[in-house]
Amino acid sequence: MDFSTIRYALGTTNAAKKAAVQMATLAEPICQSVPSGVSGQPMSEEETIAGAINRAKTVLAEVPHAQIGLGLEGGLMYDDRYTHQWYLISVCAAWNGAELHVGKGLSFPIPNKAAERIQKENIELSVIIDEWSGLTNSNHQGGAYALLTEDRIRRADVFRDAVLAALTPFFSKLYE
Ligand SMILES: O=P(O)(O)OP(=O)(O)OP(=O)(O)OC[C@H]1O[C@@H](n2cnc3c(O)ncnc32)[C@H](O)[C@@H]1O
Repeated sequence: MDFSTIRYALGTTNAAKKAAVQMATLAEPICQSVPSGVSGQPMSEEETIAGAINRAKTVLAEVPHAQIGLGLEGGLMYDDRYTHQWYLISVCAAWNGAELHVGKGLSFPIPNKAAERIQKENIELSVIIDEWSGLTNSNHQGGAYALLTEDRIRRADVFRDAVLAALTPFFSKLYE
């Protein structure tokens, strides 16, 4: 499979997300910021997926010379069944105007106190990760994943896997 032959439009200019698409496809995406249509801080898997899909569809409509629109969305979800724990999830939606696929990257537990502050203070995760790490714009860099794993996993790595998962059905004959 050669992912690099396609022109991609990516619905953000976020550096970590752009790097993820570059790593996954070996192509240079056309980056354009578009609204996610969901809250700035999605608090469920459903909302996170919806944001990714909205971005993918909007950016393909706005960049008509692209062939696939990519929407990358980060969000939080709570597992109220087994672990009573909040998780950070990273989702990619891919849309070619006819077919939609969604890939989900690593889901990673985040300290519940972060999610509690997000709700109580009405702030976004990046504010807390910036505060804890001493960085600015941590969400354009290694992100929460890098802080929590002491740089073993970075945000771009997680989105790279989500992008590969969303794109593979377009390229592999095994899905026909
Ligand atoms: O520029 P865009 O593409 O909007 O990217 P974003 O990082 O601001 O926005 P997302 O919609 O992907 O994520 C929702 C919120 O969660 C934050 N977030 C998600 N993953 C994060 C991470 O790994 N580290 C820090 N903040 C993160 C993010 O900064 C937002 O405030």
